[in-house]
Amino acid sequence: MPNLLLEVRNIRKTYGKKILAVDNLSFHVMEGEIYGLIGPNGAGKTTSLRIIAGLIKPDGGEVLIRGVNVHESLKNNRRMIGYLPEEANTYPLLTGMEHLKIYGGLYGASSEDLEFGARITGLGNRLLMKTSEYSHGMKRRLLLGAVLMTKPRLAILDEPTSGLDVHASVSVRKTIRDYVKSTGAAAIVSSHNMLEIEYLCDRIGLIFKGKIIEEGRPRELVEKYGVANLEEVFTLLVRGVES
Ligand SMILES: Nc1ncnc2c1ncn2[C@@H]1O[C@H](COP(=O)(O)OP(=O)(O)OP(=O)(O)O)[C@@H](O)[C@H]1O
Repeated sequence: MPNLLLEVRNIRKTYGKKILAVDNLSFHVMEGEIYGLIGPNGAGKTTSLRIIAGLIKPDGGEVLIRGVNVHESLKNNRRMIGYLPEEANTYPLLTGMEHLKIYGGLYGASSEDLEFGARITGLGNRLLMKTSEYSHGMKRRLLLGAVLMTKPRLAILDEPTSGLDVHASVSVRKTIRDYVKSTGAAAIVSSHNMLEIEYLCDRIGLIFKGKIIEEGRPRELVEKYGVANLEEVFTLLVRGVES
């Protein structure tokens, strides 16, 4: 039986007086599971992920990793969480390998961890090039390798395939899946590309206006609503919420 890793309980976040970005959002993730947080632009995905990563405090609710509150134990987070922000970039004058070494140094990575990180970037000798010469897809793979290198129990990946072509997206999805299934860790992946997430995630939460409006296994949701894919599930549900 897999163990419960993450519990998100009724988190809420308002920006200023008017923007309710996250509205009483709750879900859980088991070890060995890939959970997809899917929704349109502005639905509250990034804000939720930043709260779960311990980077911003919610106005209400709590986030527990193995029962420990992430906003009360930053040291624990460092050991447990790897976070890939949507907007992450690289230092152009450093090589890919130098990035891995610096990031690994911050997390006390061993030489085996570095080798693991280098391997999962899939960049081979191109790790010796300065990242100013990298394509967007190469940078994204490098950053993903850096995040997974220290083998976090929970990898929080905000739009990991954003801006990537089909070939690069397939490869990143495989890296995420292989990582989770080989280590027994868990991942939360956000995206507004529902078709892609349908293939990657074990379970998904559909987020709209800061709330999870439906949750389940992709195939089961598609069957439950009698439609062809998750995009159609989402369209049906949003129509219901707005009418
Ligand atoms: N720092 C901030 N200050 C004020 N408002 C913010 C801030 N960050 C996000 N918001 C607002 O909060 C809401 C949720 O934004 P968030 O970035 O969490 O959504 P998202 O689902 O990740 O969107 P996208 O798919 O476009 O990245 C939006 O209305 C956004 O404008």
